[in-house]
Amino acid sequence: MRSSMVRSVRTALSRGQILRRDYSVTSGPERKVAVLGAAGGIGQPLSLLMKLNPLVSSLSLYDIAATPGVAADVSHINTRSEVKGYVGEENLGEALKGADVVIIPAGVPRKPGMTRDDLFNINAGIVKSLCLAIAKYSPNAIVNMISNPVNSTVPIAAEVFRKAGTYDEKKLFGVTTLDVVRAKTFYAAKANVPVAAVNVPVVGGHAGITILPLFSQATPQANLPHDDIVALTKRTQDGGTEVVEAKAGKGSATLSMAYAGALFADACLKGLNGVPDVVECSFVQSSVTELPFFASKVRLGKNGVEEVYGLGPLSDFEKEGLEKLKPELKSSIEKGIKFANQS
Ligand SMILES: NC(=O)c1ccc[n+]([C@@H]2O[C@H](COP(=O)([O-])OP(=O)(O)OC[C@H]3O[C@@H](n4cnc5c(N)ncnc54)[C@H](O)[C@@H]3O)[C@@H](O)[C@H]2O)c1
Ligand SMILES: O=C(O)C[C@H](O)C(=O)O
Repeated sequence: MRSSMVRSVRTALSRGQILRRDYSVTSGPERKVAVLGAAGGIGQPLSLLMKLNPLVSSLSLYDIAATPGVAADVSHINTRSEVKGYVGEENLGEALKGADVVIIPAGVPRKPGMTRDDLFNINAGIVKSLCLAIAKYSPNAIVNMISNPVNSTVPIAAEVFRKAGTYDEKKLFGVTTLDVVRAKTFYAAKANVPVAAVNVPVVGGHAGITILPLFSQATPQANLPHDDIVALTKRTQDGGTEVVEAKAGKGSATLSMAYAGALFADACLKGLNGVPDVVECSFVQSSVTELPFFASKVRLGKNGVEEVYGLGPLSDFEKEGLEKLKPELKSSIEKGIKFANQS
């Protein structure tokens, strides 16, 4: 039986019949995902990765320019989702209608020497206008905010939604998955453990010292010397800057971010579809600390956030990091709230 199967596969191969791999199409309910900023450095590979995701049935790609080309290109991939491209503000409503998940990588990236907060003046306005449209056209969607500075853009989104009467704190997420991706990679290399087996929670926010990896909770636990933990923490906090400097004026992380954004959106879709025990770190409305928004582990479900987990036991070094990050994170959150309310 087995040998005849092997024979028929060999025959098919020799005839050149097995040339393609079909992605799964038996993948759950209809789900529409919209990517806003889909023609950008993150937007394009993220659109590709969402096209490969069998949980997506409809993929809506929006940008202020160049989306028809990106959509035409991605749409030729033989996977489940139907792809539509939308360009220009007059088509934003159509792009958003019926979306279950909206991912926002729209906005300018850093150049060497800039902080994420230096992007505020341009990106705050972009995020605000996109969130006004989300409130109008897809008020029930889960929103994944990638645009920087995340520590401020998430509070801006919350205020815009609050003012529009559509705010659901369970459905707004700052995407901090790239910090977790980096912490796992750097830890695995230093601890000499298989990266696929590694888990590291990263809490706080998404800028410099507000990024706090909790290596004391990393698994598998390697009991690394304190100096190594200090160096790993700094590298994780400066991971974005490492890429910005290496790209030397040509933007910031796009490929690793697309991977991280696709992972997080996939987790949101799994949660919506009722898959149990989907847990990711994300910057959400929180009562874990005295700050109104904070990144920590959250359990995702049919309503978005089902549970925000506490920080767990921290090392003295992490406790110190936590106290140090609070003033900066507080002021970035307040800056976002103030912007949304005064403009
Ligand atoms: N959260 C994270 O971990 C993380 C990681 C990397 C980058 N980022 C941030 O993501 C953002 C995008 O980075 P990028 O490298 O893709 O930049 P990019 O310049 O390559 O692409 C941005 C895209 O946004 C589009 N855009 C601008 N205004 C828009 C609007 N009003 N509506 C829709 N689209 C609009 C542009 O046309 C462009 O295609 C930056 O703010 C960057 O700092 C966040
Ligand atoms: O560093 C940046 O400006 C982009 C992003 O926030 C990152 O962490 O790579």
